[in-house]
Amino acid sequence: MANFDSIDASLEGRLLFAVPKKGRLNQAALNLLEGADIQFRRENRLDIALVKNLPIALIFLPAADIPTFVGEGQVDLGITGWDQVQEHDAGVRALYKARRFSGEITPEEEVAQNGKGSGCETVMDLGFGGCKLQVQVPQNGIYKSPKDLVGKNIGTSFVHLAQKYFASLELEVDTTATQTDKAPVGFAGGKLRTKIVELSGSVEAACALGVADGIVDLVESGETMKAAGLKPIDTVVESSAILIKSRNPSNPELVELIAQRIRGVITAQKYVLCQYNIQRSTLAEASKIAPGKRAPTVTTLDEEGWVAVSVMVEKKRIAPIMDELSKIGAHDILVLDIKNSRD
Ligand SMILES: Nc1ncnc2c1ncn2[C@@H]1O[C@H](COP(=O)(O)OP(=O)(O)OP(=O)(O)O)[C@@H](O)[C@H]1O
Ligand SMILES: O=P(O)(O)OC[C@H]1O[C@H](OP(=O)(O)OP(=O)(O)O)[C@H](O)[C@@H]1O
Repeated sequence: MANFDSIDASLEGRLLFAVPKKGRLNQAALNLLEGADIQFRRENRLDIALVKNLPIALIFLPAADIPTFVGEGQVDLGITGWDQVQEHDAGVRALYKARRFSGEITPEEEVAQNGKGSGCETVMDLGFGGCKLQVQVPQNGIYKSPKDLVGKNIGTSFVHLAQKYFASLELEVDTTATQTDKAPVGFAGGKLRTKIVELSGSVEAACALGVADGIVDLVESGETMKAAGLKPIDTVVESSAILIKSRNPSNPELVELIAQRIRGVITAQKYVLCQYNIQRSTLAEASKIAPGKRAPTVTTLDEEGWVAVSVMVEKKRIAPIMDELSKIGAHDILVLDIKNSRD
């Protein structure tokens, strides 16, 4: 059993950084921390790890909870999915709407609260965890468009985004009433006709098991969806992993330092270094093919009329660029991995 008093004391003065404790974002987030030289040792089963070389404590949390901790300012920084931040934001707005309907806050207070947002600020896109939150229905079923699902049962883990999505769909479909504006979305007794069924996992099974007519769930390759006999009919949110910070982090300079280091790691992962030799007369043409991030580095070779060029190239474009460089007379083309970088 952890001693919470001593944990509390050891967190004193440290920047709190939330990291997904499991799931799709966990390993890529750990790789980023390693690349940014954030050194820590996580004790077995403990969800808090003190960083050895910086005044930071890592807090391992489910990706879905990270926007709440960061948004409320208990944690300074976090890695999570954009979808989770949007879900949190929709949840916070639904809560204010409910409070307004119960008379707890005025319409002006609701607008003011919404203006503040969920409290999470995006620092940067991390370039992994790409996926789409999609509305899905049985491949050979009767539902063809999202509007066909109005008034039906929808299974999802993203209840607030699903409520928001179907609330505006109902508004569109409904020519006579604007009930969703009069009642808090998703609130007991509210007027959302579509029933959002909250599921915490294996959402794809819901249609086959008769729990739902359609689902709202994440899709990347589409294999899970296909295997469950489902097809997408709309996209609610496109997502990827992001670094978020709270509105008033405890140590803004340290936040900036971490952001810079992570940016460097991402650039290093995205680019390779391409080196080649070419005749100076062809250099301008070669620079058009591979212009680099800023400009190629050119060094004179110990051979009349020849130069050596070193240039950063996006990893995904390297093969056709090598083909083209070779075609215009580049020789000894080498491609090297970049371990780290800084702008
Ligand atoms: N198939 C996927 N491909 C890429 N990214 C995904 C995929 N599924 C989920 N993600 C991203 O990872 C985040 C966490 O999803 P994940 O399913 O790993 O959650 P989890 O914390 O393991 O929770 P759960 O127990 O609900 O699975 C999602 O919010 C999304 O941003
Ligand atoms: O389009 P695909 O590449 O098949 O990926 C989609 C699946 O990935 C996620 O689940 P995950 O496998 O993380 O597990 P979970 O169902 O427990 O959340 C998501 O909820 C889908 O089920």
